[in-house]
Amino acid sequence: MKYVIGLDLGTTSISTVAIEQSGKTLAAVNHAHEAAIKSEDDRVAVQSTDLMLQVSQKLIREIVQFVDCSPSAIGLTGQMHGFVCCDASGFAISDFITWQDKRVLASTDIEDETWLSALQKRLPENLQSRLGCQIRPGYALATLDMLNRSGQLQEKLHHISDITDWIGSQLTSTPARIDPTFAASWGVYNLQQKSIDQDVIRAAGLKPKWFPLLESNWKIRGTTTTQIAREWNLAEGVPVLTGIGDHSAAARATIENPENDLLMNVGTGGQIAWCTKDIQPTDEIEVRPFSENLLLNVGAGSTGGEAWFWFAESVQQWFQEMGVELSYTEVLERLNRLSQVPADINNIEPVYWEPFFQGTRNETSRRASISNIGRHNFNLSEMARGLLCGIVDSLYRVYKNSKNPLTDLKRLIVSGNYFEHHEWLAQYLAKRYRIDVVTPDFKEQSAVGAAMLAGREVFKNEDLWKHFPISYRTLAKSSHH
Ligand SMILES: Nc1ncnc2c1ncn2[C@@H]1O[C@H](COP(=O)(O)OP(=O)(O)O)[C@@H](O)[C@H]1O
Ligand SMILES: O=C(CO)[C@@H](O)[C@H](O)COP(=O)(O)O
Repeated sequence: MKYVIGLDLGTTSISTVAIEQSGKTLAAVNHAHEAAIKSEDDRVAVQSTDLMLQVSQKLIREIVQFVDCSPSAIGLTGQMHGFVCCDASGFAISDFITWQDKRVLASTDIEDETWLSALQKRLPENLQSRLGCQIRPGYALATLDMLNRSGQLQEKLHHISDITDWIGSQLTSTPARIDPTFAASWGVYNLQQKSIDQDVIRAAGLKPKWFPLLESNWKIRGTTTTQIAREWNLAEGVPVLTGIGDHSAAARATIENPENDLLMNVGTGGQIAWCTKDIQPTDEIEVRPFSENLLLNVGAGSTGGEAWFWFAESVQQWFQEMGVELSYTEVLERLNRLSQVPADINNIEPVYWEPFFQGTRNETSRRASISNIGRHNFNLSEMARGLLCGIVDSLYRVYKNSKNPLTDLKRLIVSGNYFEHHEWLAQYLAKRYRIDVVTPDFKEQSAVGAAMLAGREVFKNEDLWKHFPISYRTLAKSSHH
């Protein structure tokens, strides 16, 4: 049997999918990796590269054992913006510094200056139009600059790698690579010239040699080594592709009609995205590379599924303060059930949340607010429901407020594990925004996107892999028809 694997190194979990040459999904597995390393400094967000590697190995071993033969290729995807510092042999000399790291917002020795504001002053004025985005907290360019200027980089730093590149280099023992989607998320990809923007890197005061070679078209970056083959239950010489950013992978796997499809993806983070031909970034919307002819407009960095976990943790703490010990899982599952009670069942007014409790990328000091509290809706089910709706509302609002919405919007595609756990939100979205809501008929959309790239490369002669068919499940119909 011939099949490909997609491996997704997410912020919370790692997923793998196995797709047969015929297009059939053989398996899809998702595991929390628990790689986050606790720090006293709230701004630090780092993960253990060892744990990422171990959980990936475990999942791949499991999937290969399940299918009972080695795959024809492995495609990689994962969380964007972050990086690992590596020495010349590709060995990790730092933890994986993630997109959620906010150390660049700390003050320098100069009054009213943060590492980020100092960097922003040094960068070219037309930055947003050349990169499609501004440099935000968590973007590699900013974090690396902060580490450099605060003397935290090691002498032996040779290059930085995104998380898929680091895993890819471990599997194949090959030099570092980066694709356009990761390079864009680092804040170093020039959209107009389709190349790494060396001027931006120099203006920041960083060394261009620290950045990997750009691989524009997700080719095979190397093949599995003898040692990896033995340890990971793989054959020797399995092709491994250059990685693609998780949001871009999900978009490639789920957008079928670029003129009609609006995509809302919610995992740890959340994004609203649609295709466009022109580069018109705003403070709320980034323009990211997508395909040969199209770009992706993306509203990201305001809120996401993480807010739900935060709420469950808070509720658990309230009970603790009242002397009641409940496990986190118990609280989470209870809240999941409570939130599903329809808001209008007793004509109860909804609670409105603006779930920006951690600030947004754009407005880092913004905070959350809850409004419309009356006598009858100040209870946990309405709070929970209001938060879940608030997360999707704030993403949809970015689209609604954009200057270049789709002229022929036909449906909203929802994807990501958030919707797996709160499928009723589709009814809410359909009613509120008068739009049909569909979801792809497969789980782990980012991993599938990576597997599609792998299949395209190794099953070259098969039409199926040139235009991988996407099937959808209708979750809710607009009442507008
Ligand atoms: N047991 C659960 N109950 C409710 N929501 C969950 C549960 N597990 C995951 N989620 C939702 O899914 C999100 C994580 O999605 P996932 O796709 O795994 O993220 P990532 O790709 O960033 O690792 C969480 O932030 C949460 O909103
Ligand atoms: O959103 C997630 C995971 O859910 C991250 O892994 C993303 O990679 C962060 O990127 P954007 O929110 O900027 O798309």
